[in-house]
Amino acid sequence: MASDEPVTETAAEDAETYERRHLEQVKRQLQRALQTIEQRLNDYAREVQQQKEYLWEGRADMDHAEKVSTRESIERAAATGEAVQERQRRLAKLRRAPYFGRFDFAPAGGEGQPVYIGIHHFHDDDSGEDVIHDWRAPIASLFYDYETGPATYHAPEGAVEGEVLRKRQFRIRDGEMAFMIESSVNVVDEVLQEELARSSDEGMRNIVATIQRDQNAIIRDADAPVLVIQGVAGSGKTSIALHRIAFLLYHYKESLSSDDILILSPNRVFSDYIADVLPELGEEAVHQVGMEQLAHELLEGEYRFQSFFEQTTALLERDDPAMRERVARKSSTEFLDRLGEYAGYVESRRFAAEDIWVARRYVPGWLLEETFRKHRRLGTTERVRQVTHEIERKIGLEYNVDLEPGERRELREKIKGMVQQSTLRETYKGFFEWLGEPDLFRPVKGRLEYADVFPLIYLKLRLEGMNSRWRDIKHLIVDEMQDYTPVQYAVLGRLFACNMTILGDASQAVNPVTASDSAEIQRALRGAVRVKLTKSYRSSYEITRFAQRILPDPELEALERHGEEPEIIACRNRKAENATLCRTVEEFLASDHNHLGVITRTQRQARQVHKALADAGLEAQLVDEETGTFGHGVLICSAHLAKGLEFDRVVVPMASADNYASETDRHLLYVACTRAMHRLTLTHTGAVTPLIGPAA
Ligand SMILES: Nc1ncnc2c1ncn2[C@@H]1O[C@H](COP(=O)(O)OP(=O)(O)OP(=O)(O)O)[C@@H](O)[C@H]1O
Repeated sequence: MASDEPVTETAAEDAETYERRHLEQVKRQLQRALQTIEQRLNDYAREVQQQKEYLWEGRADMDHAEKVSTRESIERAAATGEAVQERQRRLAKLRRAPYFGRFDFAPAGGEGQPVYIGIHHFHDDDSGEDVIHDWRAPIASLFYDYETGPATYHAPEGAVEGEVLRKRQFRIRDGEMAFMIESSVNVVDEVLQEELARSSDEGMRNIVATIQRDQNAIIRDADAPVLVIQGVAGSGKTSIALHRIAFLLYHYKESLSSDDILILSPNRVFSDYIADVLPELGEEAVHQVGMEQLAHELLEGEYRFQSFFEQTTALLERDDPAMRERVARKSSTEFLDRLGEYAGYVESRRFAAEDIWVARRYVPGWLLEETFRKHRRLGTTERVRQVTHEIERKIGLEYNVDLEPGERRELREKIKGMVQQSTLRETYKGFFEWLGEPDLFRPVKGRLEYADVFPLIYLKLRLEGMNSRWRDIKHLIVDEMQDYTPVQYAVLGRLFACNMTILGDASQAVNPVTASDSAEIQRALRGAVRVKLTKSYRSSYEITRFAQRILPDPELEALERHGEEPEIIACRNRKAENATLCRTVEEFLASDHNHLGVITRTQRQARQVHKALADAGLEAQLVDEETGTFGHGVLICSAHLAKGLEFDRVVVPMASADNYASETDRHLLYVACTRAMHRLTLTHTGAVTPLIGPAA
């Protein structure tokens, strides 16, 4: 029978023997805590049941107050029961993997104490010890930030200085220790290498055990109001943003809940891909919304418009220089500046103020104008009502008279008559006339081009203000920041007066016509702080080097995790190329990899590839704008929709000179190749694309 005495490390035994004994002890402690919880849950269930019976049986004799009080006590017991259940879930998870790291820290002048770090905190009531520390606790930052030697962490009471005496890392699965590493270096490479070499999961996984120092600094930055993260492909931007949410929810637990956080997500398949990270970290999932949905809501469903996906597809598949020019113009900072000027111009002419008489009292035009200006955040009807109300109050104060209902009506009509009425659409159309370029506005059969949607919303915000269900959001996350225009950032800045984490990679703009870089975003959002991540984790060294031949970035650091060289397979004709693709799929199906991505330049090509595989009897999921799940197996998608995703193996078909030719294509090819973790294959007929530069 195992002893319940605390285990202590003896000089005679080796570290691993000690850690195995310690693990068994922690598992016993967790088991006891779980039994206590089970007991408490049974007690709560019994209490709720008894109260319900009491209420039911005694309802005829109870007065109203007594019934209310009994119901309240049932609700209280049920709520406490739910909180206890949540704790039970956390402890059960800990029992499978209690911790992943340990370090011994000696505060200045004190003795070294072991600190174990896990995904959740665990306090053992029997021994009164903090057995496991949450990875987000202030002391846990030592694990990520320091090797052995002098170290400091920031507790709520101030900086704590001392020394890290030893550091160990563990992999514990299903309660068993798979390995332990005694390490003196910062989150040792070996464990990271192991993590990265694994096959992909059903969705994005948490990285708590191997967060790197530069990543940790971003995750724990609780002060920056707007943090703009520019990071190379696979540098962990999305992972970091999600871990940062988990950190902020922990750090500000009294004032921030998951309901206060919103992720602006590029598409539905990406939303699904990242959906499990926060629940894995013990937090509730947060709201996610796409730009189009946000636009629909803000325009109250009054306008029909093209989607971003349709715009990108049209830019890639149609040869229409005029459309390209329209989209490019509306994506420039200069366009935002001119739109801002125009909004000021419309606002200044919106109200033709004049002196008036009401109830034989004089009201000067300047007062009406000033009051009207003050309420620019309200819609027109509400604004007129508010101005009428304030002027009436001022008349009361100045002349000591109360207006009769008829006089009030007359005042309102006069004020309303001063407002230059036109619809939002007319006002927006007027902008292009004001610019002297009416051809820049081209709705098709009443449907707006996507490039017009956010400029229109910007005008609405400036001229009428807006009510949004998201107005109470306290933290906004914007992923794939390069895909949004300065106008979109201006809209976000006005709509969300809250902290933001914005992340992306200018090299991955699948639509360079509309791309923004971190400097432009910093200009559009006041108080923004920029940080950079240059180390790439996703792909093997060989794949990362290969992607650098397509789009070099002198700052990028490829991680030394080696794998097979990417293959470029020349095929005689399309039929032979399809046969090669089918062979690759079959090879993948026989491997222990979980995800194969076949990534094409356009959506039309994705459909062609899907058909070729279907004709060969091979099953694959074709991803389009509506796809809401990231399933496993073979996924076929365009580079646009592959952004943010990753696959064990990627095939890029049609990598020929005529298919990948332009600068836009260069970015698409780069996105496609950087989705691969372990293997990459390109196939082509005719000459291979010249966008792949020479090997270094
Ligand atoms: N510190 C880390 N430890 C383990 N894995 C990591 C770490 N950092 C990143 N990764 C892994 O690298 C991969 C890329 O991460 P992520 O998708 O967050 O990067 P990204 O910068 O958003 O990529 P992209 O812009 O190319 O879509 C993921 O598999 C992630 O788990």
